[in-house]
Amino acid sequence: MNKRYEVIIRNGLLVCPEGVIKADVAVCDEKIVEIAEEIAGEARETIDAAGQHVFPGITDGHVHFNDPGRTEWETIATGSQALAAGGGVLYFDMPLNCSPCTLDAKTFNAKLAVAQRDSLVDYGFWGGFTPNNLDKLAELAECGVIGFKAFSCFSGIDEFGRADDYTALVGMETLAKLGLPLMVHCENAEITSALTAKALMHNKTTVRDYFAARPPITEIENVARMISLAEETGCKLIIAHISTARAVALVTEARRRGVDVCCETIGHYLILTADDVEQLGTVAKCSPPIRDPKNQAKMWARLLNGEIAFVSSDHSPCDPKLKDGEFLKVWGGISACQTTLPALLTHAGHARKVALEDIARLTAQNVNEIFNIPGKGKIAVGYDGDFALVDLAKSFALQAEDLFYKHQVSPYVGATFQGTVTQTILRGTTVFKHGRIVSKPIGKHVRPKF
Ligand SMILES: NC(=O)N[C@H]1NC(=O)NC1=O
Ligand SMILES: [Zn+2]
Ligand SMILES: [Zn+2]
Repeated sequence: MNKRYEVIIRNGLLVCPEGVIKADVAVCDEKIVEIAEEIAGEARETIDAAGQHVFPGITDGHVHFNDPGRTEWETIATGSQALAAGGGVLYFDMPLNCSPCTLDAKTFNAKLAVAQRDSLVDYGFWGGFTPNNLDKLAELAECGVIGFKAFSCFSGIDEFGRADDYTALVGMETLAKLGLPLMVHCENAEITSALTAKALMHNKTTVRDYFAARPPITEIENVARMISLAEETGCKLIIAHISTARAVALVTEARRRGVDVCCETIGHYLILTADDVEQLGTVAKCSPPIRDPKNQAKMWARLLNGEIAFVSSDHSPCDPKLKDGEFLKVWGGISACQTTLPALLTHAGHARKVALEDIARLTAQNVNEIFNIPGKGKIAVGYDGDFALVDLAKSFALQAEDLFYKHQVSPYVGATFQGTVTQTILRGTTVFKHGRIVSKPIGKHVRPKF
């Protein structure tokens, strides 16, 4: 008798860790149960993926969905839909810019309740790491946070205090014992705040003035400092949204001598340049700022050399009114969680001939391995039935109305991408298909395995 499955995806090109294979894949009870050239048997739902690539659904390690409390900027409902439209099945939400910030069990549970109600796709949470909540790190670990997030410089949110060196040192000692990683936004606070104050005093508020107020050395210096503290304490360290090739080099050197450190970068540091930001305006303002093309070429070289562990979106939207004004003064943050996979398919796969399995590693597999998330991030038997179906032959020019964000703004509006996500499948259920959200929220909380 023929076997019966819940879902079979037939005839697709599966992007597996070992390479791309033409095969069928079957899902039962939310998990991949079989991968074979031709799966005999029937399914409740058969998906014909002929001509399409089947990627593992992507995991975005770094988003700010701002829910609860700043839902006029973004929400878990809209953010998770946008992620799904870009092939995403899982995200790790930052402990700011929601309000209250995620700084203890109570604020964690408030966010969890929203996600349980509204999240289309799966989710994990970052805990906050500030001078005021060092006594809550263990309680957040109990809640199941995937790691902790700290800022070396002003975070943009008054309630989320920056981690001074003392806080970083003693907090890292605690995290080393808890066995959870610390991600740090690395920009030297003293230099960025002094240069910013000086620029403001002289009314220098253009895009170039903003770049000058946050030069590469602020990142490089702070990455070196955080590596020293991690080396001393044994805390696992992840550098957030690394933007300079010199800082990546520091991470690589430290890892080679045995420090438990790695780095994340963001699509926009690989795709946009300082000149683009000048053209685009405040929609492309972020911190650290987007750098020059020479640095970007070196970033690509290091990415392709395996020195950057994963690529996230740092989706950090705001009310568009907050982008209206002088460059130096407006909100820093870019909306991007819907475009990470198409952007990498275009700029890595298409333009630089990066292997598709390497793109899958950078967007799905590595981040789940780093955070010890079981059963997520690759197409393999026993893993969740999470897929992004992609038509690599189909290009599209991003229109504002394609965006599922709360506010339909992005620096990529008008940009052309090579590779269209046609369908996103979360644990066997199609959540996005041909431009539409086709499921109610079914996201589940994921937590690291110890
Ligand atoms: N608070 C916040 O989201 N900040 C983010 N925005 C940005 O551009 N960089 C960040 O760290
Ligand atoms: Zn940051
Ligand atoms: Zn961020």
